[in-house]
Amino acid sequence: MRYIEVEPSGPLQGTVSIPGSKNSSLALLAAACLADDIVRLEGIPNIDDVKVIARIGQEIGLSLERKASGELWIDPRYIHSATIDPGKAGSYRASYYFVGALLAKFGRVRLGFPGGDDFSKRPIDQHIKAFQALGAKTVFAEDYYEVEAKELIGGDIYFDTITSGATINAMLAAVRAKGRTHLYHAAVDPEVVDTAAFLNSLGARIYGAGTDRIRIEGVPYLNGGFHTVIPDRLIAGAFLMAAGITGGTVTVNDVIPEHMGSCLAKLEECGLGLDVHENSITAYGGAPIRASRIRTSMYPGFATDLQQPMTALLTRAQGKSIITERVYPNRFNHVPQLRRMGADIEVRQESAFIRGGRPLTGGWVHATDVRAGTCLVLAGLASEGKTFITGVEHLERGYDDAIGSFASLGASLKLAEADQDPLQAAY
Ligand SMILES: CC(=O)N[C@H]1[C@@H](OP(=O)(O)OP(=O)(O)OC[C@H]2O[C@@H](n3ccc(=O)[nH]c3=O)[C@H](O)[C@@H]2O)O[C@H](CO)[C@@H](O)[C@@H]1O
Ligand SMILES: C=C(OP(=O)(O)O)C(=O)O
Repeated sequence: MRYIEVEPSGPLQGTVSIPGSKNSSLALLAAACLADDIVRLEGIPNIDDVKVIARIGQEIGLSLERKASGELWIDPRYIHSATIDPGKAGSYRASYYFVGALLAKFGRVRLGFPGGDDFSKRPIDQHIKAFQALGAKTVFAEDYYEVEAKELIGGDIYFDTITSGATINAMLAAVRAKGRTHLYHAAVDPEVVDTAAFLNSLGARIYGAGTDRIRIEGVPYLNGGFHTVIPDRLIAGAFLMAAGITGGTVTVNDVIPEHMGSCLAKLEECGLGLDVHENSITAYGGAPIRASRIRTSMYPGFATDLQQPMTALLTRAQGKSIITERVYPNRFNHVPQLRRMGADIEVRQESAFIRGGRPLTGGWVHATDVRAGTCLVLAGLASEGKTFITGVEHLERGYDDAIGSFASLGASLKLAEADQDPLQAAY
């Protein structure tokens, strides 16, 4: 059983370079299947979700090769199957993008239900609705679903809720559909814009990405090309919060500050000093952390993927904070772990009430998902005594080298291995 051992840290100091966005990378890798020639992607992180895509690729004839420069070369010309092993599809969330990406070329895609972080009900009804609007039929079996369309025909899609996943998936399906598609009530996330920019660079005709109304004119062919993935705004946000929780000074480099507006506004409200430049941000901790009220919402609101590290930060605030989770109302699996460390947090319905200032003590805790992992690392840095975090595989789904990056800022943490489940042994 692997775990991360985190020692209490003094103020973190230094600069960390932010890798490419996990969520954008997963969309771009699927989008590359739509091309008719080799695609080169720069900045794709070497995370476990990407490794699963490479394994799926081996089975369906999609080749992924990482060059010495770090670029990923993707050759979609020899894809021979649109049947994706349910186990692999179910080991990460964004496997659903293979439907949008392969449907036009193959007419039928079969894959397992999406996995990913298991913190809440995570429906795919809006994806299905979008495919149906383009003329597809879906069949659900016990451990897989199949989407079939002899021909995809453009149509009007009105999303019932704002979803980045379904917006991207509908865009993928519509790019090579016949005729014009309109997406209404579309998500405006940077990952949507990045995927559209990439596809347009290959010859797609997508207009309006980044607004809630997207128009796609279907094309019969996409070229190969080159694209650089956007930086991971969620990792960047967590490192800025690390400055706050340790009272240090952290600079995140290679970021797009415009993608982080709501996060930066909250950090300032909580008492962090910020220096924002064209592609770097420095956060200055050290001043007392102020309590805050946060409601997560879809972009450009405060991201649900940042509320876990933010919860850790607010345990250090003076006074009472409230975090209300509006995207995934039950996404509070990190809270029992923080309570185990001494935090005073109560969850009622979709809100966490945090009484800040109680000392945190280390011990064994479990990361139930990728952002819960970051939250516990931050809490561990601010604790008395060592913290041991199991569930490392969740962190590895989303972070290439979280330990190395924190260590480069002066944190003392390492990956370790125990013979038996230490959590079981400790309780
Ligand atoms: C791989 C990936 O990119 N994951 C991100 C993506 O997940 P994911 O693609 O699951 O999230 P969506 O943006 O689609 O979900 C947003 C909201 O829409 C709802 N919904 C979604 C689809 C659907 O068919 N029906 C429906 O009701 C969801 O329950 C949620 O309340 O966006 C989430 C919200 O920013 C992030 O937390 C995840 O990190
Ligand atoms: C929820 C997340 O990921 P996924 O959608 O891949 O489970 C996340 O990145 O926080």
